[in-house]
Amino acid sequence: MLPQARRFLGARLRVLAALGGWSLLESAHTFLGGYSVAQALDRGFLAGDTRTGLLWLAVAAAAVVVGGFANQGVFRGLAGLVEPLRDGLLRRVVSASLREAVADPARADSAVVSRITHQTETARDSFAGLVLVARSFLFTAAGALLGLASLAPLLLLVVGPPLLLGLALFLATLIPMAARQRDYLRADEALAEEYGAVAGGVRDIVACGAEDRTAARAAQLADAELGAARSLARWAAARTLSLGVAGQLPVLLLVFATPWLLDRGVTAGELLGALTYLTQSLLPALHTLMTALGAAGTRLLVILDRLTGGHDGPPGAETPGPGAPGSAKGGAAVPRPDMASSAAPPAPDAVPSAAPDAGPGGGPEPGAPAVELRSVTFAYGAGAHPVLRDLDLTVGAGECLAVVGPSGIGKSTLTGLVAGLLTPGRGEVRVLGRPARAWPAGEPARLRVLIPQQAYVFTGTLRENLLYLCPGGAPPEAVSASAEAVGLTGLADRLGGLDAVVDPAVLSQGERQLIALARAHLSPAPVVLLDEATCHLDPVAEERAERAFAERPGTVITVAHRISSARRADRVLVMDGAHAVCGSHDELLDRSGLYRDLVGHWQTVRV
Ligand SMILES: Nc1ncnc2c1ncn2[C@@H]1O[C@H](COP(=O)(O)OP(=O)(O)OP(=O)(O)O)[C@@H](O)[C@H]1O
Repeated sequence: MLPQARRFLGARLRVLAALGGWSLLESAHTFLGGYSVAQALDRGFLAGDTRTGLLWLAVAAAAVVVGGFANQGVFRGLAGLVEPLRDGLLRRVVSASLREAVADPARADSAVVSRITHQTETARDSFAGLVLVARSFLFTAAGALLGLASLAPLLLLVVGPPLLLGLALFLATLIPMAARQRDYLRADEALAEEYGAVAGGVRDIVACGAEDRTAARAAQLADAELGAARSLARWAAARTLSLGVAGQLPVLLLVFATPWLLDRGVTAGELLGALTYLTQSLLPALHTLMTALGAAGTRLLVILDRLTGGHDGPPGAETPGPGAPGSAKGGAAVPRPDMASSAAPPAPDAVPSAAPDAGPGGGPEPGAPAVELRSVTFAYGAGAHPVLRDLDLTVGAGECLAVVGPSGIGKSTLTGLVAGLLTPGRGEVRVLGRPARAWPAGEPARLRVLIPQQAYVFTGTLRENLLYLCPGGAPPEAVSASAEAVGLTGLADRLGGLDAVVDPAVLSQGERQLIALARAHLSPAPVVLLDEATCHLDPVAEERAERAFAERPGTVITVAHRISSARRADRVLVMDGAHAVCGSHDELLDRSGLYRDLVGHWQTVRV
């Protein structure tokens, strides 16, 4: 870090020289401030010469104007120092992040956002503040001490020791404060990275029932950041003590020592001049120095250390997040493996079957229907018209139910309720004998799979996509069998096999649906909900996929897109808003006018 700082400053000697020149002027302003007040009193007002007193006060006033002028110059010089620092840091961080991203595209480092925005800006501001106050303190202290010495050297004996003691105390707090600052930044980055992961993976989190776990993890990181901030604040309080010793104690000592100083020939004007130096120049300069060095200084050290890669690895190496989510083309987010393993379903052998209970308080109820709705009423808002009203439905284990009805009647809402994504306003939805929303976090994912119309495919190999709902893995034969069953093999061959990387952006909607269907087929969930999940497949491909699910052990509820789907199902649920009718295809042709209309429409358009 030091050689880099030397190089940086060495390349800007002219800027430094200009800053030094303006600062000398500031020093003269400090010197004149106390000195002219002392002269105004001793030679002017106390000696009965008001004109001289006023003249010296005019000198003090002129010194203030000179000080303001000098300040202006300092700010101009400062920009020439801090802007190149920020630009250099930004270049460095962006280059390093791009290099990492090109080398390992899967490892998206979302903490880089914090570095590019928050941290480089903080570094620039901290550096500017630091240069400003460190320089100001040095030149102000030089001017004030020179002034005290020229007024009466005895004054230095009273003011010097507490000043030095306070400065020493302050220096002792710098290292612990830097450590606390580092802790704080780490906590901040970890939190930023977690929020990035959560934002990119909201759909996965909800689909896997991992909301509680995700919220708990985010809360834990937020607490860690809070703890780090508190610890930093405690050290800031310790620093205030050193400010008291260095800044306030000299004033008190000066007041106490006044009789002693007067006995030794120090005049009233010199005492007032000394007080002016202390209260008008040294104390404010000390205060800003300590605030800046203690906060901005330590912050700058830590940030520079991190931005320039001087910490335990290159930027980003500390929080590698092997699966940090990256937004895949096509809008799908890649889930973090740790998130997936916690939230997605466990290994197939851990999947509850309909028979034995999985344990106290969890698992399906033996012999219970796969899905049961009891007088379910649901509306999308307190005053909204209910989409479902007093709906009763029982779907047995292993049954295949097709759901049909006009557009907007509530078919997707029904699948959302069964999946536990929606809560009924009245009534109850039970899956495998237990309330759909009452399963412990993570459980729903291993009980049911919901495939919506917009199939979800992420950048990764085809195999990773298929295994997404089997975090415990599945034998290669099972993966191939599911791919074959739903008719994915042709696409897999075209893509280069199951281990070929899939780019969702170049797949057709039907191809994406085939991948999602194979994933659901492979999943261990005993209840599968297909919400128009085959709508982009041609009729032959759709029939093949639906037959694959009919042969798969478990229950299937399909929101049907074509008459053929309804014909193949064991039963059909016709939704018409006021009441729903359930029965076989032939029964419904007799009993339901709406069903007859729908069948007639489907046959007319020949979809
Ligand atoms: N998130 C929501 N907020 C408010 N209203 C909603 C929401 N989702 C759906 N709806 C409304 O609820 C009703 C049922 O919608 P739903 O998507 O369940 O119907 P659908 O039968 O699946 O329709 P389609 O066949 O067109 O997909 C519609 O009137 C719809 O506008």
